[in-house]
This record gives sequence, C-alpha cells and structure tokens, in this order.
Amino acid sequence: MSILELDDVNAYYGNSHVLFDLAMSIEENEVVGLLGRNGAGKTTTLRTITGTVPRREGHISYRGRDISDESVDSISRAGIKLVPEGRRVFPDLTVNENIQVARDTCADPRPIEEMYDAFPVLADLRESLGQNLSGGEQQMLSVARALVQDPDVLLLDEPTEGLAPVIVDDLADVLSDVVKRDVTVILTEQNVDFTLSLSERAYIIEKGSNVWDGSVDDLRDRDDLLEQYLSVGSADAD
Ligand SMILES: Nc1ncnc2c1ncn2[C@@H]1O[C@H](COP(=O)(O)OP(=O)(O)OP(=O)(O)O)[C@@H](O)[C@H]1O
Repeated sequence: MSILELDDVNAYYGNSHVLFDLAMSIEENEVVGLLGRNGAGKTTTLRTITGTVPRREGHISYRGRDISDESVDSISRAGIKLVPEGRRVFPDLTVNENIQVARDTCADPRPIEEMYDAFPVLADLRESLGQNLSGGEQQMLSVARALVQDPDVLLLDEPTEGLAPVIVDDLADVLSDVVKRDVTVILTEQNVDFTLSLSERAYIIEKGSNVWDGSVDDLRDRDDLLEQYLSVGSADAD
C-alpha cells in the first residue's frame, strides 16, 4: 500500500483553480521529486497535502486513511512535516534552541544529538544565532528542525532556492545521507540536477496537472521532457 495517495485532487486559491485532477502515489521510504516551472503548482501540492490549502475535490490518503478533511495540526501530528520555502528559522535563538523548540512541539522526538550527527556543520554552530548562519546552514537547520520531530513523510519545498551553486552541492551531500533514513521524502525543485541527484522517481507538473511521472533514470534520457517542461537539456542534467 502507498504511504500517500492523491486521487484527482483539485485545489483553489479563492476562485482561482490551481491544481487540476492531480494524482500521485508515493511508496514508503521513497524519495520523489516534484518538478515544474515557476507557478506550476509544486508548492500548492505540498500545501494541499499538509492541509494548509484545502482541496475542494478529490481525496488525499495517508497510510490508507482519508486525511482530505483533517486539520493542519492533525496532519502534522500524523507525521507529515513540511520544510517551507525560505528557510524559516528563529533568528534570535541559537541553533541548539531552534532545534529544541521544534522538539518541544512533538510528543516523541528524536534525540538532538542525532541531528548533529546528520548535520555536522550544525554541531559546530550549536551556540550561534540563527540570524548569523549562511543560507545553506539555515536550510540545514530548517531540515533538522523537521527531522527532529521524527516525521514519516518529509516535504521539502525548494531547498536550494537562493543558494550559491557550491552551497547547493554541500546541501545535496548532506541530504543524500538524510534521505537514506527511514523517511519518505517529497522534494519540490526547479533545480533539476539537484532533484535528479537525490530522487528515485519524479513527477512533472505543468499548470497544475501531472504531465509525466517515472524513474529519474528514465527522465535523465528524456531531452524532450526536460526541454518542454523544465527548459533544460540532458547535458545539463547529468
Ligand atoms: N496565496 C496565493 N493566492 C493566490 N494564488 C496563488 C497563491 N499562491 C500561489 N498562487 C498561484 O498558484 C499557482 C501555483 O503556484 P505555486 O506556488 O504552487 O507554484 P510553484 O510551482 O511552487 O512555483 P515556484 O517554483 O515559483 O515556487 C501560481 O499561478 C500562483 O500564482
């Protein structure tokens, strides 16, 4: 059974129809990339899964339970955690305090030292204030804050946004260890290389609809898709 299933989901902002019959099926411990251009509906898909944007038609089920009408809190408590775009950390709290605050909101958190094992950079910075971290370090802290809550499903929204290429490589290295853990990951990105390096499978979304899904190995060879929907050629995606 899939861990997460979206069945012909339609979502709207007010009267503006944004997701059209979106269907996805995610297996436990898979790492799945959601690719698409600006405004394609990637963030809205994640927000719909977490209940922040209510779906109007269709169903979302998690471990076979229909969560379509559940509250944001209930979906979060069930184990689906979103790391939103924009690296939200508390600027006036230290790294350690940032992780501790996230732990405190959760009934059965992971040990804080596990986060420092996963993100050695953060271990060295544990007494530094959030506001003094680089963009890449803040992104690692955002992911650590979600992971310490021991999610079943981790939703990462554009983790590379605004990061310099060399930092993106560092983040990919660290996340490649993180995604090997006992966690299902859905990653939205415009950075195709980053997504292909971390994911096993991908969905391409265009104007709120699925236009393709398949293995990342297949996608690497699909110049036509990369050009049509993602504006890159396979030479860029190796
Ligand atoms: N709060 C909102 N109110 C109204 N429309 C919105 C809102 N947020 C997003 N939209 C619109 O919904 C559509 C999908 O946006 P979404 O942010 O999901 O795309 P995206 O694929 O994540 O894009 P990006 O890569 O630029 O973040 C876009 O047309 C966008 O303008």
